[in-house]
Amino acid sequence: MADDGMLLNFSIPETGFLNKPKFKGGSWKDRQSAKRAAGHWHDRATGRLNGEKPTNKTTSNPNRTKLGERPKQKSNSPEPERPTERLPKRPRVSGEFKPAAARDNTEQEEFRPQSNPNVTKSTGEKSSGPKGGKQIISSLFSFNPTSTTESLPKDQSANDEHVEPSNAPLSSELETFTSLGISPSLATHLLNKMEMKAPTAIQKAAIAQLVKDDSDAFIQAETGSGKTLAYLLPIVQRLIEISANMKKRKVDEAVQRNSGLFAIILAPTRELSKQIATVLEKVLGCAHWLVAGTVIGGEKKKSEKARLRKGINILVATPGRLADHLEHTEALDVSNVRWLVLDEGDRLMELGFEEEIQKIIGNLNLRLRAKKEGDAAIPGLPNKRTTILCSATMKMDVERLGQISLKDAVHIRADPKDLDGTEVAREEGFFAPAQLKQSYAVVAPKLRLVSLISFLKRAFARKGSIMKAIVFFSCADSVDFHFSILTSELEKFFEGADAQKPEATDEKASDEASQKKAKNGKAVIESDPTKLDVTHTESSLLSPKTHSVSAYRLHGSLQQSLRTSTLQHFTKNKEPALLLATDVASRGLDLPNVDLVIEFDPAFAREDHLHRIGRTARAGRDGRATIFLMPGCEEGYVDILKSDRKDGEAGIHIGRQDANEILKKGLITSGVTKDKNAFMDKATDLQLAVERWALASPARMESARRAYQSHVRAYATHVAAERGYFDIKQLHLGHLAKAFALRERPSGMKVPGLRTGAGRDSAKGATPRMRGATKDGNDKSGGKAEIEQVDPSEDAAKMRKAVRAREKFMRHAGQADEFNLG
Ligand SMILES: Nc1ncnc2c1ncn2[C@@H]1O[C@H](COP(=O)(O)OP(=O)(O)OP(=O)(O)O)[C@@H](O)[C@H]1O
Repeated sequence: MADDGMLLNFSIPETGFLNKPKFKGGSWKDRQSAKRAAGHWHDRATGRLNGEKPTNKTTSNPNRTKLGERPKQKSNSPEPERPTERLPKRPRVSGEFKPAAARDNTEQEEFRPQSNPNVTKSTGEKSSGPKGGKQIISSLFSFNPTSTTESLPKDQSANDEHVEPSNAPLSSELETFTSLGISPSLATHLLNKMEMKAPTAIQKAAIAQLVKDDSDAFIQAETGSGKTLAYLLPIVQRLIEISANMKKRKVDEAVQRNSGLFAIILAPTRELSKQIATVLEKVLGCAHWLVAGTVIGGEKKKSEKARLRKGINILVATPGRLADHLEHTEALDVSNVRWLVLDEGDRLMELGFEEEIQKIIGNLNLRLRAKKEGDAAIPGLPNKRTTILCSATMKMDVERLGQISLKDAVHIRADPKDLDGTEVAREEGFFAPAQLKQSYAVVAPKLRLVSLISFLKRAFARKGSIMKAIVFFSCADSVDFHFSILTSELEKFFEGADAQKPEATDEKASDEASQKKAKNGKAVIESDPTKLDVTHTESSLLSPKTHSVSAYRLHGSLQQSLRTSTLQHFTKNKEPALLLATDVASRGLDLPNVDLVIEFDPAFAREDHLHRIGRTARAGRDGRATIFLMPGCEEGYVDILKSDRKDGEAGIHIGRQDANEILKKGLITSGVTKDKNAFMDKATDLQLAVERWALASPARMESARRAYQSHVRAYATHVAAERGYFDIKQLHLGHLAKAFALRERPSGMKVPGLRTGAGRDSAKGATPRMRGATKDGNDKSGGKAEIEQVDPSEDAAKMRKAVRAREKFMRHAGQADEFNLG
């Protein structure tokens, strides 16, 4: 064609003619897949898939890191690649906050489809993301449920008036151990060696009664009020007197180890038995001729038998093991037993020890009668046996235990007059110590994890303000998962950190990578949630620059020896320390210097709640307790917390905190910031770092999924009376998954060893049942308990029945309130 001199006045665009078409009509999904297909061909045409630099503005900055931004797309990043298209927005809810970092194209819930997010295109390296092709990265601050208690007063625990402690030693000079009938030598020993000057109110009541009277007794008093010494001191005093009498009469030598077994103390767990034995040993420091011993299992029966043969005067035992010895150990002569103590009576019943206790009592009665008919008893030894039942709570099952063990028992409680008038209201029932400052935190499910970390960061920020804290979880898997986060090197997973690189997948390399020498010379061991042998290490996440904070974990799936050594280490640690635990740590344990208890998962029943918070504010010391509740029906539980006193709201102040305050206090550490919402960015960064940390390792992802599933199942098992507050049907499973660092749909989760749930529906009916659990909280198989889950398709009635069956099973199988799931 001849050149006619005409110039065409348009230029060819850089990207060629293949501009992305706009799609209209059809469903959202259709438009989305059409866009994706077009994007694919568009990318091919522009050479992007061949490694050429993208020219399109949308992809020029793929490194948003805050929510709604793209993280730096390093070539070996574990983050799955995301599509570049702007996704359709969900309608904004009026008044909803949009964090600065999220004010571009990806607020609220993003569904990010991609063909296989487990393999990043650039490197082909594996990440541990959800199978099934979808990641849900939702904004932390959008679509959260609103609180129903927002207008109530905030936490005023800091400026609360001083409240007189209700479980402290009595302050009047007239109140001494000797005035109650304790010998001067024992009283001096208590003062000099155990720093105990005066009795507590319950000790005053119990000692006065038990040193002079042989009636059976039921001792009931609040946590941390010194019940252990309330029954130990009178027994030791009586034995000292018998011994002194024998010496005086010169009939015989004083009491010694082979004079016979005079007292048995039964406790529900090995931990508690050991603790009682330790206190007893200390008391016996002034009566060294009396010998104490334990039979609690966990060691060879042969060594226990040998100890029994050598002679023990006061025996601390778990019911199962004692019943066994009574049957099989000839050397165990119980004909001189004149005191039987059943400590933590309600727990003994919950753990299903009724049968063993009946057997033991039957045996003791038989031998006592035989002895009476036979040769003369030790001079001064009472003719009848005194049985003492000891419990902080007065549940139906304690009454039942009373029926089988006590006869014409005296009910021993603290005299209200000794309690400085806090008191009349406390006369009945079971209450928390008056000086304990309680609060509740209303935290939406998505914000739970970041709020917990923030809360702990704040608590441990200043050395000395909180020395020791305990966080309670509903299940062992959740303890493991949170322990591994708190002890991880999370800083590597924040925006811009080098270590967004996926970690070496082979075990040795990853072990080497995670075991580094810290500056202070202490080994920092990033805990692998699947390895149960690491139970304490430094928490770099919680340790401020000025001091280090150690994290510990404790639950029933750990081996007994590990549980014991962990508790010992935590007890002896003089530096700030945090214990993550299930209810295995809630009863009777006397851990020194615990300033703070956090119930991250509320207890399954109010009594358990009181035992948990009773780990702090002991023997007159101060303490704080905070329970995490989710907005909605859970907030109604505050009324139950307040009913801690008879006069309800008027009598008890429970401060309120919300997630925003917790995040601000915990995450904004550098004074004043102009941006009111800076804490949201910080929280988002933290959340994303945890999600990346989890995604970088299959073991962590599995741990997250297990923790999530076990948590949901445990949630379904609150006692019937409180299920209205903890209603599994109201639980937002998707939001909750975020608090377990999960980016996948609950329905798609597959956890080895657990049957696949069907998301929300399955959770409704989730009814775990454990097999192989023993009364000591261990799993017979040595591993973790097996779980049976009710089919999601079962109807509600069937599910409820299954929940009831589980409760019954737990009562009998010895796991009344702990889930060692998965
Ligand atoms: N008279 C006393 N003076 C000072 N401290 C005491 C006194 N009696 C007990 N204590 C201390 O009080 C703490 C709590 O005692 P103990 O464990 O016996 O309480 P408890 O009532 O059994 O609690 P729980 O119901 O939680 O088992 C212990 O640390 C103990 O040493």
